[in-house]
Amino acid sequence: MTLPAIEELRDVARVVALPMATRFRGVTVREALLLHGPEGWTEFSPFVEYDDAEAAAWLAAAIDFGWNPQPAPVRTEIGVNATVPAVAAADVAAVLARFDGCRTAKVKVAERGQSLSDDLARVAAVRAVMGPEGRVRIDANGGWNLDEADRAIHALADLDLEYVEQPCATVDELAEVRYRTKHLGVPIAADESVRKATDPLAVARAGAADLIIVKAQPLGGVAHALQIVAAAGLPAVVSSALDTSIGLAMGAALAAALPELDYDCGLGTASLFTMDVAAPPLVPRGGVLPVGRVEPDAALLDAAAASPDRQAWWLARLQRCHAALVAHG
Ligand SMILES: O=C(O)CCC(=O)c1ccccc1C(=O)O
Ligand SMILES: [Mg+2]
Repeated sequence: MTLPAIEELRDVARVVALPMATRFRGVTVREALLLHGPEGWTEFSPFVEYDDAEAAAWLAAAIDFGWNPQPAPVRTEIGVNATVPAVAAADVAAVLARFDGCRTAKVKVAERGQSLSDDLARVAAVRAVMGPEGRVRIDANGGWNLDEADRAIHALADLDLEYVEQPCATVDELAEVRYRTKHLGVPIAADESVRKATDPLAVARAGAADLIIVKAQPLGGVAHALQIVAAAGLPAVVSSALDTSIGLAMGAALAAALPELDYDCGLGTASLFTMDVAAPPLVPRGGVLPVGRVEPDAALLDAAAASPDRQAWWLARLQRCHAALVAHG
């Protein structure tokens, strides 16, 4: 890919700040830099604490989606899960009500400062709302050590879990948890061990997971994520990074191009925002998202515009990450 010049990127950049209905991974306002490329709108939104080396892969993905034609879709809509942040059990029903028609829910667990009883209460509340036919998966974001994961999965398995995402931080721990909990029949999914690893295939090679989570931005774009899934040889679930509707369309393009897709994807997260850049936003209806390019609404782009100092911060980050991509070819 020939990289567009930094001046070209700056000319087509818009920085937005979207308020969230519920605090999620410590975030109450999600910031993103959107770019209008020749192939359509695209998104650069690494979390603010990520360093430039990590964020550069997100920029490669953004440029790929905005400047290059994308792999052909093999499906026209994507089933998605509701995403439940680490809220109190009493607030679960209100969160789930934001997701229209989703038959799968993903629940955050192992939140710092909370206990296993908080997780049990939250997941039980989700199971109660979803009913016995609903699918319930959990995501610990690597927050448990081995014994905590072992104990928690044993305790939560009674609630009939579809899978456990990243119960522990390392590949070795994932392999050990998978071994210790195998008799429970709860599959282990790897997320951070794919998207934040120097080698995204190490977890598959180690036999440490039953499936992998793939995200288009951190993995450098749709085409690169497809290569990783093919090389891993494991079932994949496409998830968002709490993207705006523009970045979610990139995730939907990845999900649409996967040869096999047996799970609902984590692409319903626009439902966690109180405002988005597209009208209508790319939120699930009847539990699915349509596949296709999303255009922002001009008035919403203005209404969501970040403050001048945050715009300057994002444009400086864009410049540094662009320089990193130029340097690495
Ligand atoms: O997968 C989902 O349901 C939503 C996306 C999600 O959970 C997420 C969003 C932002 C950062 C990390 C994660 C994660 O999967 O760990
Ligand atoms: Mg995850």
